[in-house]
Amino acid sequence: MKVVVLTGAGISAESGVPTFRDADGLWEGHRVEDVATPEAYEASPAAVHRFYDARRAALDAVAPNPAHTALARLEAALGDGLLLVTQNIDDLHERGGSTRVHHMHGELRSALCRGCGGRTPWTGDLGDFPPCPSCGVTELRPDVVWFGEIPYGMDEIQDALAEADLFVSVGTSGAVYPAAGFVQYAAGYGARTLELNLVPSDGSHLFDECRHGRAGDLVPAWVD
Ligand SMILES: CC(C)NC(=O)[C@H](Cc1c[nH]c2ccccc12)NC(=O)[C@H](CCCC/N=C(/NCCC(=O)O)S[C@H]1O[C@H](COP(=O)(O)OP(=O)(O)OC[C@H]2O[C@@H](n3cnc4c(N)ncnc43)[C@H](O)[C@@H]2O)[C@@H](O)[C@H]1O)NC(=O)OCc1ccccc1
Repeated sequence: MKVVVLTGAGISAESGVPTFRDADGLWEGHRVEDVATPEAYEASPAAVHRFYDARRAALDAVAPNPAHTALARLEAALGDGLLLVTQNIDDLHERGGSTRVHHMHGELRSALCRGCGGRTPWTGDLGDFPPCPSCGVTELRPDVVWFGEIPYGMDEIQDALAEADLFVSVGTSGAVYPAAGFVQYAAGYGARTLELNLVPSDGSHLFDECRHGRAGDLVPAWVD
């Protein structure tokens, strides 16, 4: 059985990580263009670092929830038969026990050097422009994929979608591409498709089956 699971901000909502589009979502405070684009970084690296440094620091105060731990059990059961792809840049899947998590939009706890291209695990701030541990240049940026940038590992994802028997989407509004196009891609290769989300998403009509409710209830019920 080959399964691809895609997760979004909704799977971390019950852990206390704000989602993007919900009323008190992150974007409310900041216009997307102002914080999550290469142009914004060029214009004001300090402002962008403030945004990501705050989100990185907030990770210390949250913990995985039953949806994360259920997907770790699914990984144990399916082994290589599961590809877990997340749009989230938090580390709650790993802290929930998943060992193979494909962060297509990057990770908060990683820094990317614009000088040498090296990646470094990072837990503190980047706003004080620390030197890159490998090349010493003070050009470390958040290792996240901004709007207009190409997501990480699209080839591996597309290969897995093409071979999938089942595609499951958890806690995502289906508003951001290319992730929002995965359901059609997988269905095009014959996969069954299932949406687990609090409310109908922008792409609900594209799924064979939709179950609406909290991920903390729906995912364990589906996995176990
Ligand atoms: C706004 C949108 C229209 N714009 C885009 O999609 C753009 C442009 C674009 C490209 N193709 C298009 C086609 C059409 C239109 C536009 C485009 N896309 C890009 O720029 C992408 C790059 C996009 C990545 C940007 N970076 C992020 N994040 C990292 C940074 C950061 O985090 O700061 S995106 C970011 O926003 C998205 C937020 O969506 P969700 O995670 O779904 O969160 P949201 O709040 O919206 O929804 C939460 C859902 O959960 C539900 N929920 C809430 N609580 C619970 C609960 N308790 N249980 C269950 N569900 C729950 C809610 O009801 C809700 O439905 C995530 O992807 C997240 O990672 N790059 C690219 O296309 O490059 C070229 C390319 C592509 C392919 C191949 C080659 C080249």
